[in-house]
Amino acid sequence: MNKPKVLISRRWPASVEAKLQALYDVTLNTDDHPFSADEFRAALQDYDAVCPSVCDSLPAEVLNVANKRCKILGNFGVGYNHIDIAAAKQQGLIVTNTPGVLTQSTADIAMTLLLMSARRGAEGDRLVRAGQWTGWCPTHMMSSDVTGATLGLIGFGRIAQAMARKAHHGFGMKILYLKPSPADPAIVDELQAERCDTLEALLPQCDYVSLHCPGGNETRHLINENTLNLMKPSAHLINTARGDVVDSKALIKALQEKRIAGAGLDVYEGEPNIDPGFLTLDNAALLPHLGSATIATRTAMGEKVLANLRAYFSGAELPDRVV
Ligand SMILES: O=CC(=O)O
Repeated sequence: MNKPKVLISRRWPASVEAKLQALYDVTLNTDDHPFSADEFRAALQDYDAVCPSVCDSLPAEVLNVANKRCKILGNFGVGYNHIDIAAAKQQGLIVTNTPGVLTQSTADIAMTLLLMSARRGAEGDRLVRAGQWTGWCPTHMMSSDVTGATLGLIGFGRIAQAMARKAHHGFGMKILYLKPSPADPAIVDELQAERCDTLEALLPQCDYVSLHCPGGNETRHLINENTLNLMKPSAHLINTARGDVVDSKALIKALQEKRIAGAGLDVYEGEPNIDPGFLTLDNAALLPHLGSATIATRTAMGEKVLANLRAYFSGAELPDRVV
């Protein structure tokens, strides 16, 4: 019997690509270029499984292609707001994702950005590289304390809870969270975490606000001019969730006018095309969507996609089925 035809849209860690190649008739994107809509349409007609990444865009007009061979989209990533899930369902396409394995590495990046923003890490690095450091001085680059400060988490899923543990146990931070329903009493008790019902209740209390909600229509521009105005002028905003949760123009203006103290960002509206307004801000620490980018995590993400493909092609239950 012919092996199933599988396409992966970007390069994956070599060890996972090799495992895929041993099992399936795999096509690699050898030069690792971002696929166009037409390349995805052709892939859906030619392959049994297509494996996109979080950087790809799969709206209804791509998924609704005629003469589809593809039955499963094995997404490399936990977030799936780049795939029109309703259209996928309507087209009978299965979608899987990679939850769990990137929790710690993404929470580590959120904590990294919190520390960089609080302690002016990116700004200090730029100053040293520019040859502008004139020596230690009692009032040079004074910044904000992290230890003992209050951290507000928007969303309280796996990644937010991992960050809350690091912040509370490692840095003695007080934890507030916003979530429609109360969290598991065990974690609330462990972290002495307090739930807020609304952004209006949470934002004015926080020294640091970290975003951990999914992207998409429901959370688009949740952080906007009005909600930014509820934050303390000394507060910092951290985003490792999705760029469109924040209105970029409003955030740039708030940072320019020092209505908040700083921001640490890993994700951007329209990334990788970052609003140029961010690039001139000293009070923004900017990373290129590195949340899950450790060797071990990216390998584990590939293994997760592989586990879902194996389950699908052997008729077993899918471990990480989204739809
Ligand atoms: O952003 C990365 C992911 O959703 O896995």
